[in-house]
Amino acid sequence: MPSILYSTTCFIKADLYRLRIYVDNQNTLEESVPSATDSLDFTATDIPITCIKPSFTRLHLQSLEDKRTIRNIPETIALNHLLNVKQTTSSPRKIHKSFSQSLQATTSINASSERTTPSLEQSQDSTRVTLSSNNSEMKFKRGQFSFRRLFPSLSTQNSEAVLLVKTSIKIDYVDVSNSIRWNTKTLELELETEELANELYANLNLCLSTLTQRPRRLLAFVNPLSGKGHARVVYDKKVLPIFQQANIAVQTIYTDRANHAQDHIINEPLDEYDGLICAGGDGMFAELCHGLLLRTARDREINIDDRQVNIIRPNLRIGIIPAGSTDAVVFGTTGLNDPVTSALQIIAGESLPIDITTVHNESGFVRFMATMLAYGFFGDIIHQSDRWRCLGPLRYDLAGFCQFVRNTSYHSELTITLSPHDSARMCHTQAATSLNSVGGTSSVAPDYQRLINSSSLSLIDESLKNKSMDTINKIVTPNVTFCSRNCVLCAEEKADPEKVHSSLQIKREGRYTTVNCLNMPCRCAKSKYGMSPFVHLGKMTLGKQESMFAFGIRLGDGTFDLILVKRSWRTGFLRFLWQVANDSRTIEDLPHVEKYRVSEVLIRPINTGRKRGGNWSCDGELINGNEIQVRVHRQALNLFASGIQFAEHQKAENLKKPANLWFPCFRTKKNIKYEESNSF
Ligand SMILES: Nc1ncnc2c1ncn2[C@@H]1O[C@H](COP(=O)(O)OP(=O)(O)OP(=O)(O)O)[C@@H](O)[C@H]1O
Repeated sequence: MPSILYSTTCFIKADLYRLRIYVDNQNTLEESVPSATDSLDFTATDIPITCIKPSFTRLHLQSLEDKRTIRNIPETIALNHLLNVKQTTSSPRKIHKSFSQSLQATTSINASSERTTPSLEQSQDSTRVTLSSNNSEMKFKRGQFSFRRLFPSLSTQNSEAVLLVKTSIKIDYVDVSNSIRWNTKTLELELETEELANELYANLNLCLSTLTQRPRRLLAFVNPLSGKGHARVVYDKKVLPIFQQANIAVQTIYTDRANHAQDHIINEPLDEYDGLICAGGDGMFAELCHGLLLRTARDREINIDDRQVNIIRPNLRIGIIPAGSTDAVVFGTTGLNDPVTSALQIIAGESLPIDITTVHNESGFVRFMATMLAYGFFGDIIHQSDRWRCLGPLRYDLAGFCQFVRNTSYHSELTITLSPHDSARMCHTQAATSLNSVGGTSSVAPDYQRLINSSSLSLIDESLKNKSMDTINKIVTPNVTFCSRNCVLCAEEKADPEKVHSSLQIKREGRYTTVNCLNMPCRCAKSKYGMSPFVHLGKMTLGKQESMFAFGIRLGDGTFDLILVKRSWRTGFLRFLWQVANDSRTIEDLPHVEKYRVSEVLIRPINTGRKRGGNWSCDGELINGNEIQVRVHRQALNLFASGIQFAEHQKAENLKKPANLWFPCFRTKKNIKYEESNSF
């Protein structure tokens, strides 16, 4: 049962509404609304601050009109979606319309008009001079008000003079009716008296002051050259006004060189900020990510060159305003690359802790990786396209085509540390095999059996062999859940001690066209689901997170996906590319593709003869190394993002449209239209 903190009546576009502020004790946003009979005679009072639970407090609007007109008024607004509350004067026309049209009372207001002493005041939102009543006792009954009768001389002679009664409350809020693409909206509430308006204004501001997860001061870096060079316009015209609307102070730095943002974050004081923002693409995000993580490592005196280093999560969160050419991080964390949605998620203080991987070569630390590390095909594309910068974004398609025609593969050896979950699956698979040999029913996937035979198993938990077949069947069920908003899997994965097993190492060796480590699905306009749709980001609900950390449990997925594409004919590789572009959910079913969920991998190219090795790319940047070690760090970075609402996305029309392909010659008009819509 929701607890109602405050209740009053008001007019919205001339319709009478009951407005309630309530705490949703059941923590169910949509279903749980106050019953209509609970508090119609509720006395409005000041809300005790201790009763406000910021995450569960909502505004509820209930129409009290018999004939309900469709006004596009939201039924519920979550407190953390309120941007701003203003108390304003009602314009004479509005007052006249709303107050005269509704109820038909007949009492005259002449008596009260005599007691009123009008005075001149500066209007709150404009420079014009308005006339106000300083008599706070003055009350209007609906249908009794007549502006002309109250001030006959002023109303006719001076059309600019208005009666300043601050009975109007303007609420700017985040419209999440389309839960994928957020927007801002304004609601104007007219209250019957100035006293009631004052009270509502004070109570709403009190509620707003409890939103501690909301940032108040931000430092923003804008790369004016990002994408097609529109980042500055997008930031100045679309994003900055929203921050101003929400009373968030933003210090903006327009970068004038590469690494400007990273150097600033490492060297300048950041104590006064609640978060960092970048307007740009994945390269700008990488700068902020590196700046913040390296600074934290330096402050905590951590040796980042140590391959077994455990990085520490910085206190500040990072928000990304998408304005780049790929925007894979934003696609992976919000579901689309819309600057307004991202700005609103920053303002709402949404939190998404993500896994970050460290990349080391034989000499020490190389980079942090947030999205994808590639050896071979995709690294070669980055290498080639860097030489063709003059061709603009077309260079990626062209380099991709050339690389496809070359169909190069590289001999490599990989030492793979499987995730605890997959280690368990492997161990159980082996346990199941031994059970099968004495007459049990088989639940072993042939692929896993093949893998076991070709692997050097370093550790096998003996106790696992005693598990029942039921448990085994449950565990070997493939993990094919999208990581979405409030992902249960991310919250539970490590919390369940049953699943925290010793890690299992396996070795793979062969000729691979491409070796890819994916820390995020890497959705973008070119890939509908991303190369690895089911990789988890490390998200959990804030409430759960707090309680788990209180018990000292480190949560999150803490794994990434390793996708190996063995050497094949061009048609085989084209099939792989086609699935990456259109539907990669079953990509591991392709005969030459292997996919593992891992916590660490060591990739060692074996260069035989005079042949040159392949290129490495990490988050779109070229890196060097004779061997590369990639190791995941659970929830090492906190982003301002909500995670993807998969159910909503799947409903969305865009999902049904085919995604674009890697090569422009395969594009259809439909695909181009889909790309323009920008949602995944
Ligand atoms: N003023 C600047 N001049 C030149 N380079 C810059 C400047 N500011 C930032 N950079 C660098 O430009 C690189 C690319 O920027 P960014 O990622 O924002 O755009 P993009 O490459 O178009 O987008 P995406 O990475 O999503 O494809 C970054 O690695 C960053 O270090």
